Amino acid sequence: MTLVSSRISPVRWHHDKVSLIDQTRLPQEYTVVEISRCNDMAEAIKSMIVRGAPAIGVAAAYGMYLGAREIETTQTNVFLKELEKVAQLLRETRPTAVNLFWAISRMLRIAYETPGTVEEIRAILLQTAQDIQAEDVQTCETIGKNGLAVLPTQPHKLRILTHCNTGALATAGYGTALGVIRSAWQANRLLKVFADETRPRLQGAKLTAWECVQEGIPVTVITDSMAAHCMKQGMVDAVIVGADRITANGDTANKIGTYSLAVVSKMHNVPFYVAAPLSTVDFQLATGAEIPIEERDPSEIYQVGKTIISPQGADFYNPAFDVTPAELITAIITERGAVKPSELLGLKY
Ligand SMILES: CSC[C@H]1O[C@H](OP(=O)(O)O)[C@H](O)[C@@H]1O
Repeated sequence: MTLVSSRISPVRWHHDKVSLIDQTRLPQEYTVVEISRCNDMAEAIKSMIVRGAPAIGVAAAYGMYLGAREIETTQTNVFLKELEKVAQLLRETRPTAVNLFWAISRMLRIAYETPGTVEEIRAILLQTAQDIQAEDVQTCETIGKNGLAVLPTQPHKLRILTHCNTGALATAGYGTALGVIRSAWQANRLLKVFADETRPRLQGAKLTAWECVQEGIPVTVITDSMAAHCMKQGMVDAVIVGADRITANGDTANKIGTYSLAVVSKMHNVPFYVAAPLSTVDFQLATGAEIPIEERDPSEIYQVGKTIISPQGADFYNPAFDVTPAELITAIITERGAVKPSELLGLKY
């Protein structure tokens, strides 16, 4: 099945329930999971059926509405107290991507600020989740334009390396870093994409490669350990990655392996860009040292498909993210422009 992958959305409100593309089954199978209860949405975020910082923000927003729908009361104060429990359930799914917390806070705020009956609050919550989703698509398309404007001008057709998946599957549509790559492709400014496979969950090999192939964008999958060699050989003109949480000084938490990519980019004078919406910036944290880093199940390391690749008796360490210090980042590309990390505070609302 060929899709215009830039137009897909991993999360869709459809016939009174949420349809999620099951990203754990791509690229072999394109299957959709239907979610109508908040608990199931929380599980879908935890198990990475839906993943990607902006996408889990959108999923959590709909999760808040699904939870609101399950609260059986007409008393506003009781409703709001129960809604706080829904929010906590969703907050406990994954700790690093601040978009999740940003979306939950926005949904809670609108619930408290909406006068009227419980039914009227429920209606505004659904509308707010839909607004968050629609805004994110627009934001990603703007990030794509802003990124294209700052990419190196030479060579005219660039070879861009990216890490993990930051495309339509990781957002409400179009993508952040992969959105910039899409914009370069559409502007005839891209020769090829190098996609890091991104162990252990292989979002690059599975999801970025799938999005690129669907759209006819030339993509070469490499193992994470090959990136340094490719840059040393002069095969890469720019590196662009996404983010899960950026702090006020520009330090950036992103998929594990991003930090080493930034170090190697610096070593080889390859510009290193982060592309993210402002909903990924946590202005309340001063530096990346404060970012909670998710540790995931060790089986993600020792099990590849059905194959166990390590002996019993070994220990495993599985941090899902690492933090790239601001000084290794050439520019942070947002919907409000591309800035040096030191200028990020100037974008605070
Ligand atoms: C559009 S940024 C997506 C961001 O989220 C990914 O993490 P995960 O796949 O674990 O949700 C990765 O860090 C990407 O850069």
